[in-house]
Parts: sequence; structure tokens; C-alpha cells
Amino acid sequence: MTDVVAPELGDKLAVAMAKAEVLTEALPWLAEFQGATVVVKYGGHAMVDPALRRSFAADMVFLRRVGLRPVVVHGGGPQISAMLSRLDIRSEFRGGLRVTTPESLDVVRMVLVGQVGRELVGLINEHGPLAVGISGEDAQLFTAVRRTALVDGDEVDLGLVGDVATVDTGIVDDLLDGGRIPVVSTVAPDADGVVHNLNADTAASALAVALDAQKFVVLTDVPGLYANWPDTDSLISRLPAHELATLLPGLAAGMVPKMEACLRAVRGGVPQAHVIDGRVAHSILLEVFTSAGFGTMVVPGDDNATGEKS
Ligand SMILES: Nc1ncnc2c1ncn2[C@@H]1O[C@H](COP(=O)(O)OP(=O)(O)O)[C@@H](O)[C@H]1O
Ligand SMILES: CC(=O)N[C@@H](CCC(=O)OP(=O)(O)O)C(=O)O
Repeated sequence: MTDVVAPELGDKLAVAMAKAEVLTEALPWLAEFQGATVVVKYGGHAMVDPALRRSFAADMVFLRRVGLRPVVVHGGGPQISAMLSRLDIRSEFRGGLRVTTPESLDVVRMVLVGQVGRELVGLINEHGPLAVGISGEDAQLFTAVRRTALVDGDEVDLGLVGDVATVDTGIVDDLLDGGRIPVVSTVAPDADGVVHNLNADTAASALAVALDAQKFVVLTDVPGLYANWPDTDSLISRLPAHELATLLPGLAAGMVPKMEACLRAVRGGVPQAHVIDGRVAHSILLEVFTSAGFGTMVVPGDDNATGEKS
């Protein structure tokens, strides 16, 4: 084909054709996910670079503009830890969850709702009036129930840490129907109105299930799940739920809430849950719109159901 155009255009033409190929490869996936609700959990470790935060925001706008319904649930663990240490407040993690005192809960809420959530909303809204920030406290989105952690077989009290007890998707549905991009911070009141700190992976998967999402995507700071962490040759690209359930007890702390969340999502009816590398710009677009996919995909069973990438 290069022969029929001016030869000096050869290299430029090859680049242009490669770009066109990427666009056409997206075509079946654009059809597949038209109107699909996609819950995207944006982890605190994936948002440490300002340029990446900007490209993440642009990706959410891209998804919305091409007809998907993205819902962002953000974390902010490192950002909370930084603020706690600035304020000279001690904090520790047990079983991958932050032990949360009333004093640290104030900081968790301030950082998630007032800082991390606000910044993401601002970055998305540079593209138009799209993002609306909400927390689990808004319109009864979540209620929390206090939870403990299992550490070396013992139940450990975590203070004001909750699991999701109920989800009322009304506010998120309204925003999505209005063409907006909800940006959710994961604090929520219990039945007595006492606000609790929810792990963002856990809350995001509960929301994905309640929304009947077609995809649940977790952005973090590794390429996906490694079978033998930290052996980087052991990256898993596709994982049926029953195999994940077998792997879970042997996983190290950081990955536990994430993989439990993926399992909860697919067992709750979400057809695909993904863990992808948020340090790679536009990784979510590569996951959604290319045939090879990206990162680790958890699927309900072993059967190759419609829409799965293998
Ligand atoms: N089997 C595993 N595969 C991949 N990463 C793992 C595994 N086990 C532990 N990890 C750790 O989990 C981390 C991700 O969890 P976390 O730090 O909580 O991220 P986030 O802030 O995105 O929620 C990775 O950076 C890695 O160090
Ligand atoms: C109970 C609990 O541990 N809550 C988390 C909430 C933020 C979070 O989950 O942030 P990442 O997704 O960045 O890890 C915390 O306090 O750090």
C-alpha cells in the first residue's frame, strides 16, 4: 500500500496505519460495551503521579463520550497516611485494613472526600460539566456495618472500620442517567449514623454488584495478580473465580482486599473483574478496547462466555 503514495511518506504512513488499526480494533468492543456500566476503582498507589491522574480523568471522559457509563470509586490510602503523619497521628494496618480511631476517621473523611475526591472531580471537569463527587453518606448510597479482621487466625478489632451493609444506587443511577460521572468516596454511616472507614476495593465491588455492572476494573500499582509474588514471570492473565478462591488464603496483604473484591463482584453477577496497572497511562482504554485486554481478568467460571477476552 505504501507504494501507491509518495515513498517519502512511508514511515509516517506506517504510523498512521497502525493508529487506524488500533481504532478499528476498538469497533467490536465499542459495540459490546455500548451503554454498559463500568465501575472503576482508582487506587491511591495508582494516583501518585499528577500526569497519570490527568490521563485517568481523560480516560473516564473518553469512556463516557463513547457511550459507556463509568462510575469512579477512589481510594487514597497513601494520601491518608501522609496526612496522618503530618498531623502526628499514629496509624497502623491490620490484615490490610487501617485501624481507625475517631481522631483518624476525621482525617480519613477529610482526605478522601475533601482532597482526593475533589481533585479527581476537578480533573474530569476540565473536559466539561461531567463529574459529581459523592460519598457513601450521600442519599444513603452505602450503610456500613462494623467489621473486624482475621490476623493469624485471631479476630482483631479495627475500630471505626466497616463493611458495606446496604447499597442504595439511586443517586448513582440519577447521575448516570443525567450523563454525569459519579466519583465516590468510601466513608459511610452505620445504622446509628456513626461514620465508618470502608476499604475502597470492598466498597467498589459492592457498588458494582448493586449496579449490575458489566465490568469492574481495579487500577493499582502492579501489572496484575502474580501467582507467585514477587516472581514477575508469574502474572496471571485470566482467572476463573474458583481458582481465585483457592489462591486467596495465600495472598499477601495488599492484594487481599483487591482480589476479594474481584471475587465478590463476579460471584455477585458482574461478568468480568480486572486488576490492571494504573501506572501505565491509558491502561483502562487498552483493557476495554483491545482484543488482548490488559492485566488480570477474573471471570465467573471456566466457560468462555460472550464478551470475554481470552
Ligand atoms: N500476588 C500479588 N500480586 C501482585 N501484587 C501483590 C501480590 N501480593 C502483594 N502484592 C502487593 O499489593 C500491592 C497493591 O496493593 P495496595 O498497595 O493496597 O494498592 P492500592 O493503593 O492500589 O489499593 C502491590 O503493589 C504489591 O506490592
Ligand atoms: C479500612 C481501610 O483500610 N480504608 C482505607 C480507605 C482508602 C483505601 O482503600 O485506599 P486504597 O484503595 O488506596 O488502598 C484506608 O484507610 O486507607
